Amino acid sequence: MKKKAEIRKKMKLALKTFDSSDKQRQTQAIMTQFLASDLYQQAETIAAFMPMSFEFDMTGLLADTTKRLVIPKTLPQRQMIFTDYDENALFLTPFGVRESKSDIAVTPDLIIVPGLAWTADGYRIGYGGGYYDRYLADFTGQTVSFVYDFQMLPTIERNKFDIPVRHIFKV
Ligand SMILES: Nc1nc2c(c(=O)[nH]1)N(C=O)[C@@H](CNc1ccc(C(=O)N[C@@H](CCC(=O)O)C(=O)O)cc1)CN2
Ligand SMILES: Nc1ncnc2c1ncn2[C@@H]1O[C@H](COP(=O)(O)OP(=O)(O)OP(=O)(O)O)[C@@H](O)[C@H]1O
Repeated sequence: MKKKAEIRKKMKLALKTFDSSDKQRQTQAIMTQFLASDLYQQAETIAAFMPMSFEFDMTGLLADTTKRLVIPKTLPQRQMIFTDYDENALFLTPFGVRESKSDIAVTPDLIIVPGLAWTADGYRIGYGGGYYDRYLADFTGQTVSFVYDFQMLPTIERNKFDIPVRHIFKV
């Protein structure tokens, strides 16, 4: 089993060099599946994330006026809240992701969880901040991840804080 740091490095490179037409094809197939799912249809408030250039791009979802969309906002001590998405009230964090100016925490009923690699049972390697694992520790709603084919791994090293995502969308 490869060490987490090694997998992070390898997956970031794979994402940055992912063929753009294949990326577009997989992104569209996954978004179509998600939009047709009961999970999406039953959710009223959805937590998306503002992607870095190489991450899964779900910004199409942010234009969805039938749902309340919220995005992550990082706080000290590696805490995170979700705040309403307002394209006119964003700022760029030092780590290169846009966050809301608002500090009002909103609890979503479905969270789209970012990451670099996953197993079929939903275990995940993220960027190493532990933000999502901390948040998910007391979250009782639905969780999903959107995963490109090469991001699926047979096994992932686990620690006691790791919380698997409940549903994986992939091609
Ligand atoms: N688009 C997007 N937004 C997201 C996440 C994500 O994965 N993707 N997050 C998912 O968690 C949270 C932010 N995660 C972060 C993870 C690491 C670092 C960071 O500062 N990393 C340092 C190195 C690590 C360290 O200092 O220990 C760095 O990059 O220099 C910042 C934010 C919330 N927003
Ligand atoms: N619920 C928690 N309480 C305290 N510490 C936690 C919790 N969840 C994660 N951590 C700590 O956060 C650090 C990063 O965790 P891990 O390596 O699992 O990150 P990750 O899953 O890649 O990141 P993320 O959740 O941000 O996507 C580890 O030191 C871990 O022990």
